[in-house]
Amino acid sequence: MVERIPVLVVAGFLGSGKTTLLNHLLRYNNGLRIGVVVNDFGSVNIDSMLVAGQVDGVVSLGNGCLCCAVDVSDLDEMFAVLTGPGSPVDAIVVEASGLAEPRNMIRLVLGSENDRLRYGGLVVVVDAAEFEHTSADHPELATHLALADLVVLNKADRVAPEDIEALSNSVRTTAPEVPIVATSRGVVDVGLLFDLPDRGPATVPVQMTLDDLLREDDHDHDTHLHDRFSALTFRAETLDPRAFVAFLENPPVGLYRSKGFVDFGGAGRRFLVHTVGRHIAFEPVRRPGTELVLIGSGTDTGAIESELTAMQRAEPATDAQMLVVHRYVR
Ligand SMILES: Nc1nc2c(ncn2[C@@H]2O[C@H](COP(=O)(O)OP(=O)(O)OP(=O)(O)O)[C@@H](O)[C@H]2O)c(=O)[nH]1
Repeated sequence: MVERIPVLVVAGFLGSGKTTLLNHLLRYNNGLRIGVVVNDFGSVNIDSMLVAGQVDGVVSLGNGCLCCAVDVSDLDEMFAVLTGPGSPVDAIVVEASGLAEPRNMIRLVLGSENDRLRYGGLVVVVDAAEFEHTSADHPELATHLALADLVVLNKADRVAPEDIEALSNSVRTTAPEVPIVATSRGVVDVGLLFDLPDRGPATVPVQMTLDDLLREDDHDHDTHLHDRFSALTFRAETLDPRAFVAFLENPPVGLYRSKGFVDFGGAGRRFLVHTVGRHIAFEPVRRPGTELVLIGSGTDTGAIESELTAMQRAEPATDAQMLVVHRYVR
C-alpha cells in the first residue's frame, strides 16, 4: 500500500506567525521533505528549502487570497506537482493567507481528487499578545478555533507566563478539546504534526546567520518541546468497532492525530486508520492485529490506554457492529 501524503493547512490572522512556523518546520524538518504551497514565498526561508533539497517543491499561487484565487482543480494541479514523479515529498503544508477562510481550505483539501493525498489537519496560529483584541474585532476567530485540529498559541514571549493558562482557557471555551501548543517563534516540533521518516540524521542548515546564532539555544527549545507532545503506542488483537469509532469521534482532550492498524476480527475487518482532530479515515488492509500510535499535546496517556484496553474483544464484530466503521472507509 502506498502511503498517502498528509496535507496540513496553516491558517491564522495577519501577522500571527504562520510564515515563522513554516520556516521553523522547514529548518528543523528531522529529515521530512516538506512541500510548500504559499501565496507568496517572499518571506519563506528558501535557504532551508535548498538544504532540504526541495526547491522544486515550491509552488507559488501568485498574489491574493488562496481560497479565492484558486478552485479545487488549481489546487489539485499544485498537489499533482508535489506528489508527481521526481518530487519525493513526504508532507505538504499549505499556508493560507491572512484572509483565507479555513473552512474553504479544508474543503479544498478534502475535495481533492488526488488519491496520493490525505487531510493532514488544520493548524490555527494565534498571536497570544493580540488574542483578546483579535477575538473582539474578528468574531470569526471563534469559528476558526472551532474548526482547528491544533491551536498554536504563538508569541508566548510577548505575554506573561501566567497569562498563557488563561489564554488557553479562553481558547477552550470555544474549542474545548483542541490540543493547544504555546510557543514563541513558531517552534512546534515537526513530529507532532507529521510522522517522521526513518532516513538517517536530521537535515540541518549548513549556514547559520548571525541572527540564528544570537537566538535562544534551539536545543533548549527541543527539550521543552518533547515534554509538550506525547506519542502513545497501543497494541492489541481485536477491538470493538463501536467503542473505537466513538472514541475517535469524540477524541480525548489534547489528542491531535492517530495512525496505525486496527482489527475488528477477521478478514474484511482490518483497516489502516488515520485521524486528525475529528477527521477519520479507514482503509481496508490484510494485516491482522491492532497497533496504534496516538499523538497529542496535554493528553492523559494513562487514561487513553485504559480506554483502549477496555475496548478489546475476543469475539469478532458482527456485520451490524461494523456499520459505524463503514461510514469512514474510503
Ligand atoms: N515577538 C515575537 N514575534 C514573532 C513571533 N512569531 C513571529 N513573530 C514576528 O511577527 C511578525 C509576523 O510573523 P509572520 O510569520 O510573518 O506572520 P504571518 O502569519 O505569516 O503573517 P501574514 O503572512 O502577514 O498573515 C514577524 O515580524 C515575525 O518575526 C513570536 O513568537 N514572538
